[in-house]
Formats: sequence, structure tokens, C-alpha cells
Amino acid sequence: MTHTLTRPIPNVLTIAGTDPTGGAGIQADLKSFAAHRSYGMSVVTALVAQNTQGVREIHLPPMSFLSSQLRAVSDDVAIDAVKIGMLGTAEVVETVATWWDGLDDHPPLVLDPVMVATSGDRLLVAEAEEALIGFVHRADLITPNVPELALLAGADQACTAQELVAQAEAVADAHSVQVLAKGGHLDTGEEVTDLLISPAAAGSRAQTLSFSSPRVHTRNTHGTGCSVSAALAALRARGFSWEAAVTTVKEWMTQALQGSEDLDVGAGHGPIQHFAQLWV
Ligand SMILES: Nc1ncnc2c1ncn2[C@@H]1O[C@H](COP(=O)(O)OP(=O)(O)O)[C@@H](O)[C@H]1O
Ligand SMILES: Cc1ncc(COP(=O)(O)O)c(N)n1
Repeated sequence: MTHTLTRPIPNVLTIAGTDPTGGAGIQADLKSFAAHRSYGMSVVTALVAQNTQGVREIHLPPMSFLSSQLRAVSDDVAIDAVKIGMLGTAEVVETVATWWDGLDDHPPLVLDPVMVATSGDRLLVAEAEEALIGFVHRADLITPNVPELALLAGADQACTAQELVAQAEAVADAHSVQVLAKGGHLDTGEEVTDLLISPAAAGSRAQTLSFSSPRVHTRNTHGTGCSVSAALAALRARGFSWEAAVTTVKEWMTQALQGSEDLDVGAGHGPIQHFAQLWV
């Protein structure tokens, strides 16, 4: 069944892991939802002892409790969009898939295929990669960064925008999903370019839209990917097209990265300032 929004303020759910320093995961997603005029809800897939410098420990809830959290939300609240972040293990992927497949109404789903944190620590065990790939067809939009896209495409990491497009087209077609290939990790000089690729329709090639913004010179990139995917889910719930949502989110992210210099959080990769545009 297709989803229709009937509320002035949409209900948006994140299913993700935590960051006690507030920069990534669930905590970042809730700030991002709020910054994009939506009501944020959260289901925790994993408790992560991490900070701006790295990941120390990961604790998974029992899968029955994860299901219970998911059902507690969907039994009571009409959900207008879902963002999925860190899934961690194949068991978690399967538990979320079972819940999702059992829903009567499927709201727009943004999947951020989280695999490795900015610090370089793994957030998805290697044995769960196949399970995550098997989940992708459920999403409307996926938001891989360069290494995540390479893994989904079964290829080496892209070094150029052309290679990124080729990989994103292959993944979009294989899973019938829109792909926002994020270019933050590509060496593209003073601009950062993200590419939105739609799967090929019958008889026509995949469509590619390019979104460039000025590169912000900062170390504070912890949680950028989480925040972008959450923002896209919120805007989609509000009725934006993917193209309009990506345009809006790129502009917001530039300000959030610039505004991060006003924060003083940790000694590693600090968080972004989600509310840079609201605090005048
Ligand atoms: N230094 C930067 N300046 C401006 N935008 C950036 C910068 N780094 C990342 N972004 C943007 O932030 C988002 C996250 O990008 P990326 O770093 O590629 O993903 P991830 O955080 O998942 O590794 C993308 O929309 C990207 O364009
Ligand atoms: C719980 C959780 N989820 C995702 C990330 C990735 O964050 P980044 O956007 O920095 O890659 C993270 N560090 N922690």
C-alpha cells in the first residue's frame, strides 16, 4: 500500500545505534529530524560506547527486545518515514526485515548502509554484509559513502566521479532503488559532489543528478552521513521529491559543518551543528 501523509508534522522513525557523545547515530538523527520540522522517534539496534575519537564497545539488545521496541512504535503511531542506520549483525538485519515485511503500510524508507565509523572502526560485522545487501531492495533510497558503495557493488573503491556513477547505477538497477552516492571521501578539490541515481526504467537508462557544494575545511565530520539520511527521511515525509530533498539537505549540511566550529565537543572528529540555521 502506498503511504499518504495526513499530519502537519510528520512522525519519522530512526532505527539505529547510539552515540553517547551525541554526534552520530540515534542522537544525531533526532537532532536532524528536529532541524527538518518533523517529530522524531527512535528504536535502538545497538548501544555503542563511542566518542569523537573512536568506538570502544558495542552491546546488542536481545533480538526479542529489538522486535518489542519496533512493535511498540508501529502498534501505536502512524509512521510517515523511516531511516535505518547501524544494523551491526545479520541477526539485527533479519529482525528489522521481519518487522518491516509485516507492516500493512510501508512509509518511505531511507537506508544508510552504515559499515565503518569516521574513526575507522567497524559498525557492521563482516559476516553481516550479505544480509545487509539482501535488505537493500526494501529501501526507497540508500545513501552509501564511497567505501560502502564499493562493497554493495562488489568493486574496488571509486576514485573518480565517473567510477562512483558506474557503481551507483549497477546497485540502483540490481535492487530497484534510488542511490545517493555521497562524495565526501572523493578528492574533488574545493567542491563535494553527491550523485542521485535512479534505477533504469523499462527501455531507458538510469538517470543521474549531481549536487555540488563548497568543501568545508573542518575535522568535524562525525555523524555527517547519519544526519543526511535522517534529514532526507524527514523531508520525504513532508512531501519533498528526492531531488528537492537532496538540494535542501546539501545546503543545510554546509551550514551545519561551518557551524560546527562554534561547538567544543571532544578531541577527535567533532559533531556538526544541526541547528546552525535556527540559532541567530
Ligand atoms: N568537508 C565537507 N564539506 C562539505 N560537505 C561535506 C564534507 N564532507 C562531507 N560532506 C557532505 O556530507 C555528507 C556525508 O558525506 P560522506 O562524508 O561522503 O559520508 P559519510 O559521513 O557517510 O562517510 C554528504 O552529503 C557530503 O556531500
Ligand atoms: C551508532 C553509529 N551509527 C553510525 C555512525 C557513523 O557515523 P559517521 O556519519 O561519522 O560515519 C556512528 N559513528 N555511530
